[in-house]
Amino acid sequence: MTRAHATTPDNHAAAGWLVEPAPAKINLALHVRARMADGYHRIETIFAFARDGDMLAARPDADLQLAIDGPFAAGLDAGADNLVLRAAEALRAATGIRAGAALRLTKALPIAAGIGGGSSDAAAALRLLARMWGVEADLDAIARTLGADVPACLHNRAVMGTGRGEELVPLAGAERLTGMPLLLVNPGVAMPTGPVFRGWDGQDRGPLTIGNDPLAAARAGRNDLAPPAMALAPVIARLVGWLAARPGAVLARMSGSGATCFALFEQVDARDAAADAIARDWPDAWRMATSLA
Ligand SMILES: C[C@@](CO)(OP(=O)(O)O)[C@H](O)COP(=O)(O)OP(=O)(O)OC[C@H]1O[C@@H](n2ccc(N)nc2=O)[C@H](O)[C@@H]1O
Ligand SMILES: Nc1ncnc2c1ncn2[C@@H]1O[C@H](COP(=O)(O)OP(=O)(O)O)[C@@H](O)[C@H]1O
Repeated sequence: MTRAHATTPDNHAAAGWLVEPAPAKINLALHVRARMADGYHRIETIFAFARDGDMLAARPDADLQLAIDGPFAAGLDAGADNLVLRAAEALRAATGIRAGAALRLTKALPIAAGIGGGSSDAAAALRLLARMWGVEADLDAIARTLGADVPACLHNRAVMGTGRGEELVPLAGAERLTGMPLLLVNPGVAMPTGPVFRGWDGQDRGPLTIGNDPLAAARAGRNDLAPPAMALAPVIARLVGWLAARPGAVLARMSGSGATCFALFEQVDARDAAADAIARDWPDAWRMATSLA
């Protein structure tokens, strides 16, 4: 896997494009409570967002079309199934607008990686096109039709998710997370979400208890998708153990359905030392040194 490149809006903005960030999503904790009749799972999760991720740019055009560049462009089709185009079509259907757009996605996040790249791209498309086309719509309602974590990605701020993840509950003390140094590491295994949920053992290990300190709540919590993901890819367990042993790490865990793992730090220097050590100890891993939004 290639390493992350910094994506800046400047090159697109200079050419007259509107730009919208699509940051990485992290599940600081994720409790699976039950399997529902439709096959989906009832979860309780703390969503948080990084300051970096993909970048979406748009300008008016007669047609609706997507081009993809960036380090992970090769792994992704730009056809009608792409979540960016699905979001655009959903917004057109909801509003009746027939406007087009030329869209350019700079894909900096690995795909099927537990950090919601596709969901965040879809949310960015809704925000960006509603702005560019000047249409009013219930973006939350549209987001729900695109994926369980697209509503959280629409707001881009730490929040609690319940239900399938799409019922959002304000997170007391969320602002205390802002600016925390964050390191994301993906060992290079694609992890499709459905099979990981299907590997959950069906045992409810209890609720995610939130007070007014989200970091403390996350540390006391779990990611119930980690055991099934680790069964599919044992490298994840080694990576979490490695991250937890970094000096200054206050929380190390897998995000979402994996395989990306994260570590949170109190200090930037400790994060940067861990990022340097990744290059030494995990030379083939993708990494992103960033902070919480
Ligand atoms: C696990 C999480 C945690 O944030 O993230 P990722 O690992 O995908 O980033 C999300 O719940 C993923 O949300 P999202 O990626 O939008 O899921 P969807 O497209 O709606 O569903 C993909 C598949 O995951 C399973 N799924 C998803 C959500 C849920 N609450 N229960 C499920 O069982 C279903 O098998 C579904 O077919
Ligand atoms: N713009 C997009 N970015 C990433 N994946 C996308 C996109 N559009 C559609 N997909 C599909 O959605 C699936 C999940 O992608 P992604 O959001 O990266 O996973 P995760 O939520 O686990 O990080 C992938 O299998 C991919 O083929």
